[in-house]
Amino acid sequence: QFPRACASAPALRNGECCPDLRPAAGPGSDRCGAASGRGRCEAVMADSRPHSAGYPHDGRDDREAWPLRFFNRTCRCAGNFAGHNCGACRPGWAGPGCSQRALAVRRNLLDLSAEEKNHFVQALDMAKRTTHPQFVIATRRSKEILGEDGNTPQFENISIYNYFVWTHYYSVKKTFLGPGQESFGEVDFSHEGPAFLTWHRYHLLQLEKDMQDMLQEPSFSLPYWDFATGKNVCDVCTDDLMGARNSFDSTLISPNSVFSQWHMVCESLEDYDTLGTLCNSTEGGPIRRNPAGNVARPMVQRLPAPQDVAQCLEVGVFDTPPFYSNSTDSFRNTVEGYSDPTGKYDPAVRSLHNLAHLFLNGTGGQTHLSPNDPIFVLLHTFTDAIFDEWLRRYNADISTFPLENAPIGHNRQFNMVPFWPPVTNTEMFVTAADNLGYTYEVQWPTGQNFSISEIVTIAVVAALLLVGLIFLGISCLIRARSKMDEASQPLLIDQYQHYDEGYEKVQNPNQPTV
Ligand SMILES: O=C1C=c2cc(C(=O)O)[nH]c2=CC1=O
Repeated sequence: QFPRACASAPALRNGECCPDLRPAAGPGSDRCGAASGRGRCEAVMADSRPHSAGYPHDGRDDREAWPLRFFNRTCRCAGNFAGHNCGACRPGWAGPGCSQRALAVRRNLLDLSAEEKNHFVQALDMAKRTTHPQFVIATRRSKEILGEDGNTPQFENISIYNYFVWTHYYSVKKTFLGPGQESFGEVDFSHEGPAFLTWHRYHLLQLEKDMQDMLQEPSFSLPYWDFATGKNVCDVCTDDLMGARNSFDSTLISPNSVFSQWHMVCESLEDYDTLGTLCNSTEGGPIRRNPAGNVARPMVQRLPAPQDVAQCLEVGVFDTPPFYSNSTDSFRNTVEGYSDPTGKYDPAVRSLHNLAHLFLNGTGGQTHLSPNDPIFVLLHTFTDAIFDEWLRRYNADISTFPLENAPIGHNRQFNMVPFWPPVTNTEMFVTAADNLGYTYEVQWPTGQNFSISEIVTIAVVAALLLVGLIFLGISCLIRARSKMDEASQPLLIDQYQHYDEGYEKVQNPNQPTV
């Protein structure tokens, strides 16, 4: 959430997070890379438009008007420069002057070569074990951020992958209302509202950039899991990919996968919510996953089908009032999975993204914990690919992304919590290839897409029809032929008779016939 350089008592007291690009030049002499014209330290712009009435606790949560509870000045970078000290490039740009175009191609994980698959798995594992080079996480709310003595900032180092988990947790956590009071849970800065797609898009972009830097491989890209094949099996749950099922405990990952060794962060929700603390970097239990194993809820024992994706892409309006999980005819609520795939809201339905989460039936199905399972990355790249296709088809029509009165965190110009430097929903509402430096290699299903069983049925019916037509043709021919025969038989006799008669007549026309 915050750069390590800003997790200090003076920076927090001044409310200023404008780190030097070249600290060696002397403290404060190259803030935001100003010496090389890369950026300047400026006032933070934070959305102050009203949110919906669903959040009645204004003033009680650090995430309101993000990030003003912590900092009101930050780096504003010029041109294609970006990052907490303007030392990086905007997505889609590379090179020392950030003047070269860059494009990463996100591909289907199953289409990668064995070597590429292994590289991805190893890269995730490295991210799980590598301390984040720039960011640290707060372990206390802003009121207590300087510790009991008022001079000890309450931040911790965290690994690159666990940072990805923590940011998701922080966006969905409850609002602490005070000791002994129940925390308020009807709040979510990244789900059940218009920001769902933009928030998760930035979340992935951050991880991809962190992994590119970690690997020193600017073209590294996150693959996706096409969870809508209609096959109803986790086809990426194999030991060379996300890990097969453990044969001794069906809710665990096989010991042949590195992910069986992964331990979760942010497990102790009840403690954080009663004590008013935050998740820290301490790891706990293993990832749990039991795909299609929720016998109590048969509806979530299946995965979406290709037609579901085709149908949701027909919903042309981005979002609809009340801009929540009960919106109907909303593309966002449909792909998020609270509506049926045609866009009709139905409280009993779980589709697309939500259905894929719930199908995993374990860590990946619990919002506060789900990114601990690395399938989360793949599930969300596919969801983002659907969003990108929608942006392409409908010319990124943002007119129905509300400027105000959306659930808190979901107004169009709100800075997405808890990303740093501040980034609005609008900035992620753009086609990825032209604006964000990545693209997807996907063959989108059309409305006419059929499953294998449907293709077999259609082929059998077509074959029967053809055989029927051939029989009909043959019987018509036979009947026509026999009619011709019937008609020609008496004619011939007649003809002979007449011929004979005629012959006689011709021979002696005046002679009476005998
Ligand atoms: O991690 C998540 C888990 C989810 C469960 C549902 C649901 O519909 O019940 N939705 C989820 C979203 C997540 O992001």
